[in-house]
Amino acid sequence: MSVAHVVVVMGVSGTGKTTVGQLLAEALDVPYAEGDAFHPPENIAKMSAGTPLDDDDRWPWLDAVGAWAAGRAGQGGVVAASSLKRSYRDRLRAAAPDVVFVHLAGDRALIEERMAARKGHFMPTALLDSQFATLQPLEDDEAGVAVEVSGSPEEITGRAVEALRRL
Ligand SMILES: Nc1ncnc2c1ncn2[C@@H]1O[C@H](COP(=O)(O)OP(=O)(O)O)[C@@H](O)[C@H]1O
Ligand SMILES: O=C(O)[C@H](O)[C@@H](O)[C@H](O)[C@H](O)COP(=O)(O)O
Repeated sequence: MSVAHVVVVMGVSGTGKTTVGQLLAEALDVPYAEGDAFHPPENIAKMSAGTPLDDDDRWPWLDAVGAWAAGRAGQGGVVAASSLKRSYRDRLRAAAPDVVFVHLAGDRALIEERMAARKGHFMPTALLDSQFATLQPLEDDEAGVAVEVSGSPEEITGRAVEALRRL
């Protein structure tokens, strides 16, 4: 992969997308965008109230993420966006064909522990079951890599950089 590609850091809530996404953007020297900032306020209200989003809630959000990625085409960027289903990633690729995905994947107990320790975030830990139930990992024909989330953010970022280099 060249740094001109846009990297979408995907995975369930609490898996480290924001933390690793920011470090990855620094390592690649490209801009970072926070996917949560693209949610319409109704989506944030819904998740805050403990109700999972459905597909119709997610399309406008994915279109906003896709528009950002399309705007960075040829220049590179990193955006953190859960992109849980294949159809969501297809939607992003339709907007920005050269995106590559980094799936931050890990043990549910570890992710729940990190999510529970996180302060000042709207997403309730109770939604983690639905996040895992919705998750469809990358398929063989999708440009991207899976990276394991044990260890420090710096270690995970290093793994992601290495895996992307081999793409
Ligand atoms: N490798 C890590 N080791 C320990 N804590 C982490 C690690 N990565 C993320 N965290 C913490 O776990 C919580 C969830 O991480 P975050 O980046 O917000 O995940 P996401 O964006 O996927 O929801 C945050 O409080 C973050 O500081
Ligand atoms: O599609 C979704 O259900 C949301 O995008 C969700 O996956 C995301 O995780 C939340 O926006 C919480 O944000 P964090 O992932 O940063 O916890």
